[in-house]
Amino acid sequence: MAGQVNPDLAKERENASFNTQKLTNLLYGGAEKVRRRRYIESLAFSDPAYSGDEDPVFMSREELYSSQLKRALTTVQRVKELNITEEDLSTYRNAALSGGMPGLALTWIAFIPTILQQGTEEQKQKWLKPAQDLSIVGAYAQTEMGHGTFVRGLETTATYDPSTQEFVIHSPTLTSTKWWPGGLGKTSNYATVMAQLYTQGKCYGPHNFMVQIRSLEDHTPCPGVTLGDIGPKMEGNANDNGFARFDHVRIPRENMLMKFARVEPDGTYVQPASSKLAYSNMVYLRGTFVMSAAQALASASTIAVRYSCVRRQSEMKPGEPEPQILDYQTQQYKLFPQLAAAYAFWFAARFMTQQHASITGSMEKGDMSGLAELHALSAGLKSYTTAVMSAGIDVCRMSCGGHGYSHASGLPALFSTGTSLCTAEGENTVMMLQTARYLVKCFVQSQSGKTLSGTVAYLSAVQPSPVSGERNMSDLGTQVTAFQHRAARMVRHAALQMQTEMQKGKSREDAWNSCSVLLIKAAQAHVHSFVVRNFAETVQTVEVEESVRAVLTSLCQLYSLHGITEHAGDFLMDGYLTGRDIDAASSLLSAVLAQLRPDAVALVDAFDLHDKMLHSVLGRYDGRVYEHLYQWAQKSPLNKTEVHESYYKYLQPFLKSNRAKL
Ligand SMILES: CCCCCCCCCCCCCCCCCCCCCC(=O)SCCNC(=O)CCNC(=O)[C@H](O)C(C)(C)COP(=O)(O)OP(=O)(O)OC[C@H]1O[C@@H](n2cnc3c(N)ncnc32)[C@H](O)[C@@H]1OP(=O)(O)O
Ligand SMILES: Cc1cc2nc3c(=O)[nH]c(=O)nc-3n(C[C@H](O)[C@H](O)[C@H](O)COP(=O)(O)OP(=O)(O)OC[C@H]3O[C@@H](n4cnc5c(N)ncnc54)[C@H](O)[C@@H]3O)c2cc1C
Repeated sequence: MAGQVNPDLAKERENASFNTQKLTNLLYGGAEKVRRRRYIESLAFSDPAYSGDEDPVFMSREELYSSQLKRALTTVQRVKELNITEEDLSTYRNAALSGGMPGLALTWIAFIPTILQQGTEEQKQKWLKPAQDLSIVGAYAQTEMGHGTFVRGLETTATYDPSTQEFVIHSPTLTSTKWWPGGLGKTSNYATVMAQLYTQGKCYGPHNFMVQIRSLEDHTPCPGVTLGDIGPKMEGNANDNGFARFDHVRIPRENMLMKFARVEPDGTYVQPASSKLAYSNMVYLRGTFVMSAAQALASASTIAVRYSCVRRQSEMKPGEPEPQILDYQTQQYKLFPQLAAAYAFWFAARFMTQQHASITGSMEKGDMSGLAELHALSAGLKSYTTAVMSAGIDVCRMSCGGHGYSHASGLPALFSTGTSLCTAEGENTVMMLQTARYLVKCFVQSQSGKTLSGTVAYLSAVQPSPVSGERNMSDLGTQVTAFQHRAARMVRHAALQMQTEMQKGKSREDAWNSCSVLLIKAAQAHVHSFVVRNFAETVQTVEVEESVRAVLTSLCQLYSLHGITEHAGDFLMDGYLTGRDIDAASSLLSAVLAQLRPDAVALVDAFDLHDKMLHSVLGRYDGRVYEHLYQWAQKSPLNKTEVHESYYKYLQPFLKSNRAKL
């Protein structure tokens, strides 16, 4: 019946052990913030300018590009009309553009942050306002056809000419063609271009330059610039990821982003405090991916958990009604770890944001001591959370059976969008190796007696020797220590293995490569341990009602026990945990699955993701899946006519000629 909530879902909500709203308040930083967020979202959801477009999955690439561009421009207009503040901006934009990210959005995601991170005060004055008002539209053009990961290997050159006080931007080879930047293909008229800086005959490595690429009058490419779209991708096809080639394009000296490094009018190069400051915008963006990973996994678990309460299948006990599929323990084992990881990553993202603000604050004052840790933490967390998210969304998809494979579920698009975060902004393996590099360095320092601090402090505190005796595996403190022990042992093992390889005569680089699988695993264990510890500390210290703390504690237990049982070998390796401990962890895990079962729907509801953000027939808040599945299928372009034109073109003549032969 219209308007009613599916009775199974309604019952789940009635039976929850805690107040969903209180948990939502905790996630979003307070009741007022939740109210504000909902209000801002409602402005977009109720705006007729954003409704009316058909479902993006039924659109062609060109329709998708145009419709999302139109939407994005509408948001700019509405932001002014509605006086949307800086604080509410991303909430409003996400709600208005939830059907897919247009190329224009890279101005907000990457172009403006690069000006902010890399520009001098003067440069910010010059470009920020036009970029914010969209009188210029920008891309972040770093990756080339031949190099993405290895930034030092980029081939585009920026050669300083002191006679005119200009840089000459040039693409010397085919592989130096800028390839991938979002919004570069058709939308942008400016780009920050990463290029090898040459001055006074010397190369100083990659630096950022502001380059106008299209006419502000008619949008045609500027002289010497060749531009285009790189073609359709797995997802994100509203975005015109593009290519660019530069043929000796001249830009003023002032267009080098000079917050850190500088080139004087006579061509003298002035060193930055660290050459890696040219990468600060990447560090910032990676940090933001942790929250994107949490939100994507929250969306997938919301869809799959709600659907698993609506869906009834098979027979558990002969003669009894078919059970909700969430009552199968195996279904809980698939979904609850994804749900728990979404919470864990949400809290990790919060930590990341605070760390970024605090360390960059110190760096502004000239203290560069936190730079290495910030880089290692953001690279590792980005890599770990996006990898778990990508795999987790697919688990959620498969847990929805056949309907999960349909675009109606929203899960295929969520997966193919989410998985791009494993590659973009630093490929995950490479990022994890950066974290490993930092960990090995810290390990060596701790060996020589240095006390470590921050997220690696435990490396010097944890004893490598096995601890004997019975453990209470349900204790969060015990679990956290076990994770730290595992990480410390693996870091130590990888570092010592490297030393052994070098003692056998290998160069440091060869030893690194031959140990890189160990190194990756050690770095993953480190990040995993950090996420568990941060989750445990959050649930133990946060000010919240006891019923909410209780359910979060179970969720944290689940996240950590799941990690221990899935990686049992790592914990058993040196006898730190025993077979009995692992058995105890497995039994506890089964008990926690059952304990969380009645709260599963309330836990996903607490993410407070509106149906218009989820884009999922299966994940609807009202659970009225079947009638909407039927309605959704009616929109398939193949259903526009009763008999498709291909019948007359191909099938009818074929059938006729076949029949004639009979
Ligand atoms: C609300 C709910 C909703 C529902 C939710 C639904 C949600 C849906 C979810 C989906 C949301 C959709 C959103 C889509 C957004 C897409 C946007 C896409 C944007 C993508 C943009 C891009 O994709 S843009 C290109 C990025 N491209 C890279 O990212 C290159 C990586 N490559 C490097 O980054 C360097 O190449 C690499 C490797 C470091 C080596 O750099 P290198 O060779 O220079 O350095 P070395 O390795 O030699 O290291 C030498 C020493 O430098 C140290 N060091 C290195 N880096 C450092 C640094 N940054 N800071 C400090 N230190 C650093 C290192 O630690 C060493 O330190 P030491 O010597 O002390 O050990
Ligand atoms: C959706 C999307 C949006 C993007 N948007 C932008 C953008 O706006 N601007 C922009 O400039 N770029 C953008 N990119 C490009 C992106 O940043 C790069 O694709 C990414 O940095 C990876 O580089 P690559 O493609 O060269 O991969 P490669 O480095 O060629 O990686 C291929 C494989 O080689 C391995 N590998 C490479 N180096 C090492 C190593 N040192 N050790 C071990 N293994 C290694 C990797 O792990 C990987 O398995 C985007 C990409 C995507 C997918």
